[in-house]
Amino acid sequence: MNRVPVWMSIRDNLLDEEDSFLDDSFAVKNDEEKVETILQYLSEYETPLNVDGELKDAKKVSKYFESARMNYHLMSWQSLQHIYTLCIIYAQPDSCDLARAYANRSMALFNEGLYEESQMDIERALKIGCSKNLSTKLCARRAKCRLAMNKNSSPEFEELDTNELDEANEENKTTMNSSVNEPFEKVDYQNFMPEIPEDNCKIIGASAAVEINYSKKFGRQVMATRDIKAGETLLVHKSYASIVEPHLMHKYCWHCSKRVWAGVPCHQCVSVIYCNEICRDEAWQQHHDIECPTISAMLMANMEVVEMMTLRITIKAYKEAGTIERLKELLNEINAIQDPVDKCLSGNVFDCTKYASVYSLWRNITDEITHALKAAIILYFLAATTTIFGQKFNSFEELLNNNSTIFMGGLILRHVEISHMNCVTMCIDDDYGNPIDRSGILNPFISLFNHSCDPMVTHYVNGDINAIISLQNIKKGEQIFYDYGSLFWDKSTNKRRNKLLKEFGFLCECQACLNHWGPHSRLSFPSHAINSWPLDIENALNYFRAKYPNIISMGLADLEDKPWIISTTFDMINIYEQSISEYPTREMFEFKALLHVLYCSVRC
Ligand SMILES: C[S@@+](CC[C@H](N)C(=O)[O-])C[C@H]1O[C@@H](n2cnc3c(N)ncnc32)[C@H](O)[C@@H]1O
Repeated sequence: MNRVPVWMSIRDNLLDEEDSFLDDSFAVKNDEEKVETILQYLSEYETPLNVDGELKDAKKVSKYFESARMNYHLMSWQSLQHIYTLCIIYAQPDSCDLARAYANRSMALFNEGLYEESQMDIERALKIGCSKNLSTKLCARRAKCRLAMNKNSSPEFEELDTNELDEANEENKTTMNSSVNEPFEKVDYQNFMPEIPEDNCKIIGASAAVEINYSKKFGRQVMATRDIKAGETLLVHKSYASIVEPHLMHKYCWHCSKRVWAGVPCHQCVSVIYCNEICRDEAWQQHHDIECPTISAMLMANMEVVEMMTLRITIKAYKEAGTIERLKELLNEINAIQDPVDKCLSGNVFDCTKYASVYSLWRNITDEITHALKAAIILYFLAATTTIFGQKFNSFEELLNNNSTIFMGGLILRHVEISHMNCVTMCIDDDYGNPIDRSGILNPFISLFNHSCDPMVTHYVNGDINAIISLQNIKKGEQIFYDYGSLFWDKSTNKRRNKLLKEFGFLCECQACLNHWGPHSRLSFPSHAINSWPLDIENALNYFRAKYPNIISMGLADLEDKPWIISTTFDMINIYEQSISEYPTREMFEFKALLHVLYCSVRC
């Protein structure tokens, strides 16, 4: 299948175009003018884009049921679960097909040991309504799920709901006591999510140990208001937006980005899936009511995570304001604020869920033409599939003759550039244990940290919740640096600086770059090994050394060991740092590299 995003082929034509739409004046145009210029090109040279996304489709449902039936004995339970999920996604709401698909998926989930999820699907099928025969089977399966889940605490078959047993037929009753699989152990990544830190009355979700201020050299920056110890939690907060990669949209929740086993579909589109009805309703209320047809069209055009993030920011901004006129007023209010820190506050507080925290984020201006083209295309998809401009638009030309669309086009361009600068990619492991992109997330507070190739904090994400944790002791009044994916122990200074310049458009002035730290220099760092550790640390170290012979294998440590390794490493850093007078040292670099590997290998 051709996966080239639509903007890419249009850009090639645009750059080949001899009538120069892109003369020297392009760079000095404002956002609205840039998008207008691109729209002019599109209206002259390109045909309107297809906006018909995929719809619910009973024929597809039949096809998937048939394929499951034909290959039933050849397919794993997981593959069957996936194929019934497709039936669920394409079935009409409340239809017999939907009830049947939930019922069938409950069987696959049951056999995978996912009893809670199996029960959820059984309830959904029963609520829609099934034949007497199927209901009977489902009630029996539900009783078995309960038995499997309560096996340890109440193994007695008699303790099950007698009504359910009555409903089950004789055959089912006899199989009720037969052995069931052990429940499938889902990894609880919540174990790695630290406690919410003490309240910071200016920054929601942050520890009072941090504040935002401004310097000429770095712009806004995050500072320590007191001494911070290694391992302290500086932030636990939701993302403003979290966007699942297109190829995982049927496996990860479109609202909270968590792995989904018994997902529920959108009532309208076939693009996304949710953990449950709560996530679906919240998403609908917060953004999906508008974005639903636009996302479907964008997927057909192979648009990617940054572009969908752009759409999400635009829709959330619009919904927060209520109307386009009110959104203009809101932006005028923000633009009138001179102080760069006050600019991002809402009612005197930094609140990552509010648009004010996003609007003035740093923009990536490394490729203005592509960004303006993306903005024009996203504007087109939005205007052609929704009525937020009062009507649906069918051509690029119509967009040019409307003040509201041009205003939104300019704002969308800002959001494209904000997304390119601030959207952080989260990974998961594929079936072979290799990291693949799962989603892009935007957390405006995290975006205020400046970069260092020797970062002082690490970022852990579970679903759409972010935690920022200090990797070292930080002194009161010091600036706290995060990493934008460029670490001194991985690459030479030149390579790091070039990467950051190319991706984000700035020349890195972090301590590691200014002092030319790189893999070649790390061995020359002084060493101050501590000869004896407190007994509990010594014991933990002996256990780790025996079980995991090197740093890489510790990164891949068993999940139950990881929290322990992490907390022991933080304890060691805190003891170690009291005994050294210079920075960096070889041990400090090794501690940080280990923590980095450990947190990066907790995939969620
Ligand atoms: C995501 S923003 C960080 C917050 C920003 N300082 C602000 O005022 O919103 C990234 C921008 O901060 C500046 N910056 C971040 N880290 C830097 C570094 N190590 N060296 C120089 N500039 C840096 C660059 O201008 C970069 O484009």
